Amino acid sequence: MSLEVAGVEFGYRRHPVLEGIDLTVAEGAFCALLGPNGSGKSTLTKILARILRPGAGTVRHAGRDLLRMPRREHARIVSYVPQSSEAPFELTVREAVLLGRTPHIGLLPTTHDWDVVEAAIDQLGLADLRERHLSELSGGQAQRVLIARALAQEPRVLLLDEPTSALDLRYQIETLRIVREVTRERGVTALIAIHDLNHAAHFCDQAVLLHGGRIVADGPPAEAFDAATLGRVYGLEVRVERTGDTVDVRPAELDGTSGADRPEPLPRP
Ligand SMILES: Nc1ncnc2c1ncn2[C@@H]1O[C@H](COP(=O)(O)OP(=O)(O)OP(=O)(O)O)[C@@H](O)[C@H]1O
Repeated sequence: MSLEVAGVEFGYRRHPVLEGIDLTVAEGAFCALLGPNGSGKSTLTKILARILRPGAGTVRHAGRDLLRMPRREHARIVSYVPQSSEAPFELTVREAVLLGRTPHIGLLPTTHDWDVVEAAIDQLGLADLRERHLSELSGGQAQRVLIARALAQEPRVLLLDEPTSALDLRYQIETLRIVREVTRERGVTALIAIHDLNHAAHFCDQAVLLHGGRIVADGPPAEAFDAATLGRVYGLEVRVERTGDTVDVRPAELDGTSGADRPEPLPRP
């Protein structure tokens, strides 16, 4: 039941943004999409969420064409946490999370639907806020509501576009831990666009590095994070330290070793 992206191309008004994207994420794997600003992470996530339609290529889950199946069916398989919310502000937290059940609900939500909603609210630490209106939440609290909504959808594929950008350190780590648990315990395949290389290395099984709309590295973080490649992609000298399976990435400037081998920036394809 892996997610398979093959030959995906996309451009905004003919300006190419993604080219030749081939990517496989195994069932139950947690995959980080990394790369500099503008490298195409959000665009790829939006294609998988069917917000954008690629000019070429296929996206399959368990062999089925995700881009051509009926939308309701797609919504039972894929849930998506956008960078920011478009949810109506007059909704309460419970009502907003219940929206995640839409692809599963017949006429009215059942007891099971409400149980799933309450579990997602508890999981994201929102129990005390469940009757609050979205307009009364902080940015980070609202971001946690979006994640709870996506979990309440009970997807097979969970897509997250920089979901931790507004979260404080505790909730950044908790969110990543929750997503990892969901992949481990429910076999959900998760893809997260994220900037923090060390968080990706710690929590994710697979790291995919984008540069100028192409994949330049793909593998377990300890293999994909190579100082020369990262340095060229980000245009910044970095140090990569490996200890067993763990890997730690630091800008050289922070440990006082900057200037030893300044990288040539990677030309945009
Ligand atoms: N609506 C749009 N119209 C035209 N160009 C766009 C649009 N959205 C994004 N782009 C361009 O597409 C490219 C990829 O953008 P995308 O948002 O996918 O990058 P990203 O890797 O997610 O960046 P970030 O880390 O800043 O979120 C960029 O060059 C961006 O300027």
